[in-house]
Amino acid sequence: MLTVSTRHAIDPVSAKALDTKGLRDAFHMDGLFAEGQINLVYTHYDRMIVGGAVPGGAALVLDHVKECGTASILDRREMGIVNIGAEGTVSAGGSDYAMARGDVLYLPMGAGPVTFAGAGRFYILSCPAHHAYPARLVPIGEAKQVHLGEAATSNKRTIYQFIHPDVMPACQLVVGYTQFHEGSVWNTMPAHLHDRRMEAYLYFDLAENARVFHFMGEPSETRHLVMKNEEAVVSPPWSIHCGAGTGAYTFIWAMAGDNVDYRDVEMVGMEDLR
Ligand SMILES: O=C(O)C(=O)C[C@H](O)C(=O)CO
Ligand SMILES: [Zn+2]
Repeated sequence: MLTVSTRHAIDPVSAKALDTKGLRDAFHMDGLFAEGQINLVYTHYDRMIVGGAVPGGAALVLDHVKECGTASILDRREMGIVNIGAEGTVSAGGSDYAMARGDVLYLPMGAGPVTFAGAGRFYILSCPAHHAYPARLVPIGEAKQVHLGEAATSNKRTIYQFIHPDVMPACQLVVGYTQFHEGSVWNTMPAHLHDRRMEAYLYFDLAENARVFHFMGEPSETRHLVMKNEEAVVSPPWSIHCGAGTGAYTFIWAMAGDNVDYRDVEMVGMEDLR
């Protein structure tokens, strides 16, 4: 079964006035991963689609999505898929890709219907594309690593860049995930902004009772959302996006927009956060 919901783009003036439910309705995404279902959220932030596919006992096929206005979802889009579950297979464009936990798959524009099978829990990201680059399965050993933070500031972490210009070409999709060293809980702190790209975070590997307090908003108007395991949040281009966990977690970040330069960010000074 396929479900698709829509998130419209919210401006910073409107966002200031939202209460907890309003913020969650606008930015928070849950229920993406349900056995036997493909659940997508079509956002109007650079038209990024965020979703999940959990085939369980029977293969699931992702093909026509009315919101995209094309016969098949990848007719004018590219896609990144991250397996956060056990071994599974994704098939597209006449090829089968066996995906272990943590593997990332890039599928280009024109790859056709996408089939999900096996015990995988597949996180899906898709944005408009203008060129068909080669499909590629990227295991963690082929990702580029960036080491950031310190144990003393509880933010020592390794950023793994998969769909990234230093690893492989893509049109506008940039995808990777961030793992923490023991005891570090803060992601993306010091915080940053990137007006030329939206971003979406999926928090996973959380224990049942653990939560991530995710911070968003303009630096002078921050708000928080409390996130459980396998919940996602969309970050508008005007918003910071960072968080602290009450326990261990991993998060997948994905961006789309005007450029693919990961370093094209504006750092936010601690003195500017409110
Ligand atoms: O922990 C971090 O710092 C990140 O992973 C940052 C994200 O990758 C990001 O926000 C990229 O713009
Ligand atoms: Zn960012």
